[in-house]
Amino acid sequence: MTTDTTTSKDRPAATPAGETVLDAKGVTMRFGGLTAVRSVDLTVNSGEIVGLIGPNGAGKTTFFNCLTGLYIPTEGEVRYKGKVLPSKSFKVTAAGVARTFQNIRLFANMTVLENVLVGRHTRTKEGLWSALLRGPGFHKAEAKSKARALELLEFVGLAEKADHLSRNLPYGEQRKLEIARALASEPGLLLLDEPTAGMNPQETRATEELVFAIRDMGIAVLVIEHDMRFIFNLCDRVAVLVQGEKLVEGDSETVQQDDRVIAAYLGEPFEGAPGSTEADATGNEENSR
Ligand SMILES: Nc1ncnc2c1ncn2[C@@H]1O[C@H](COP(=O)(O)OP(=O)(O)OP(=O)(O)O)[C@@H](O)[C@H]1O
Repeated sequence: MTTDTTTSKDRPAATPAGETVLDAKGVTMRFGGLTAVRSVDLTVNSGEIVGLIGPNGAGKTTFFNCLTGLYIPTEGEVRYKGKVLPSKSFKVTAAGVARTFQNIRLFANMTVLENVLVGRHTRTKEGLWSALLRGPGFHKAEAKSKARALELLEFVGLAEKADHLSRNLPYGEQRKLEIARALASEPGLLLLDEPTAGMNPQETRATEELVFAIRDMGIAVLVIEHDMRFIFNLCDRVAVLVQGEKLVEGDSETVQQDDRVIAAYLGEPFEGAPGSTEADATGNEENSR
């Protein structure tokens, strides 16, 4: 992996340090009677790596889907660099927010390089006629995209496998390829959904280094992960979701020392647990009958 951070005029300028990149306010997502995410506020600032953790079913992926236009939140607002994000995922990507998925979504029968080139489509300006006529503008743009895609493959350590079919890559490398494809859209914010799922400890450590290098390129990162060592090593700030609500937010030390977080993971009751008021209310109602 290299940490080449060469800039190009096509890439968005890095956001000034400390500026709010993502600002989610009061995000709520209901599916019928189920509230998967309840009034969650979260910010990510430039230069930050923020972790989103929580037990299974806590609403982490649903929250990601609300941030990236896959779901339109029932309530709340999501801003990227001050502007409300559009409600279509390709427009969110074009605005500067890229993501990877919990279940890898590569084009299995395309090469590694082609997969990254697909990720560049929001950044190529060549129109339909140019592509059909294959004029000089098209060839120039194509060469530029290819050069950038190869640069990104070098960055994630897959340059030598550019011509391999993506389906033939080992699992850990497929996850890296997903990251390279997301980076190809030149985001200012990268959302990673369980980037180390299925990786061995060595691959997980390498992914940690990769995420640090992405942050050093000027891209803010929001990451969902169940591997706590990975999260606490990596993140400047960690938010904990429990039953769709944000229970705690703070630096790694604060979160690790919070007994409520441990109780939530163990499924043990604790005072003020999300959903407990409703449970109490139901219980009281029953008791009063
Ligand atoms: N499209 C949907 N329709 C109905 N319910 C959904 C939908 N998507 C998610 N849910 C429900 O919302 C809740 C939160 O799910 P979500 O996948 O966001 O949790 P998570 O924290 O990402 O879990 P995990 O760590 O297991 O991936 C769960 O109860 C889930 O069953």
